[in-house]
Amino acid sequence: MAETMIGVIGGSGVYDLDTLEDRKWVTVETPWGDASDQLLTGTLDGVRMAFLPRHGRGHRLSPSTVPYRANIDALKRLGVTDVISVSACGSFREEMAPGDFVIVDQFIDRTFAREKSFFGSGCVAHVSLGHPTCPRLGAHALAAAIDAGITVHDGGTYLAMEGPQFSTLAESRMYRESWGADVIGMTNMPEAKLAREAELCYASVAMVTDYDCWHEDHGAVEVSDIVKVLHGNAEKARALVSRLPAMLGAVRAPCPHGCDRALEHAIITAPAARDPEVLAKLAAVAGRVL
Ligand SMILES: CSC[C@H]1O[C@H](OP(=O)(O)O)[C@H](O)[C@@H]1O
Ligand SMILES: Nc1ncnc2[nH]cnc12
Repeated sequence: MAETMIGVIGGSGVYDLDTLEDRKWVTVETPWGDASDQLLTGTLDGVRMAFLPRHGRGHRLSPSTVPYRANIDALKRLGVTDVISVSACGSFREEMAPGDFVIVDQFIDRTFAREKSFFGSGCVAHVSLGHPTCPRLGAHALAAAIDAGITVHDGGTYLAMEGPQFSTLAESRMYRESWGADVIGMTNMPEAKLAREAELCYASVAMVTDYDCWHEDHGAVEVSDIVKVLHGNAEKARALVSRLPAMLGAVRAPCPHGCDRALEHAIITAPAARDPEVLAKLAAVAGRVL
């Protein structure tokens, strides 16, 4: 049995986790460059935790410049086993209203200007992504949200767009009516893909801030609309996250869905053909199988 360590990636409006005990901001060096910020380490209910503000404290980084690989590598390097991502999002569903939370279980990746894999020339790997989030961790997040009195939707498809501009009306309608997306944001991809490559359980809690631009009773979304809802959402996110350590417990059974063994059959490059320099960079995320 391994020791649980929960990693929390805080999105827009979530730049600290003040409920942590023994708090310490630490710098973690990675072969993929600097993470978005220092990571806040600590414990809660006897479980080790690490918190990382995705856009950095002060929201310095745009969705396209968030160093997704460094962030996931840094979490893995600290010993994180389970990652909870909390993110602001627009809603394509009347019933998913601003202030509601959605436990995301599918993604459509429309991002195009980001590094999306730890692997490549010198060590090629293809992980499965049919079920891109961890059902065990997602179920805990759902239970924590219900316990915290949050209106929460169990399951939803998150469309990840490049941004930073919001969508056009034609795009918004297409994502909602033809593609079946439920919520939209700019950051969960490639984050979820990289978490899978790093054999981390990953669950995404999307916090609805707006109806994007499709809803006839609401104007096209503006950042000022989002900020109005962000503060309340951030408080709820802290309540949700603070309930997770007691639910997960300090002792961790292997993931029944295999997230922590995702690389078992994923690397296709023959051992003799692998580039030692590439392997050195992969030490934290893939060392278990290299
Ligand atoms: C501040 S509005 C747009 C911004 O908010 C979301 O960020 P995050 O997913 O980190 O909460 C969205 O994806 C955009 O980056
Ligand atoms: N409507 C929207 N589109 C993309 N990202 C968002 N983040 C919050 N609301 C959003």
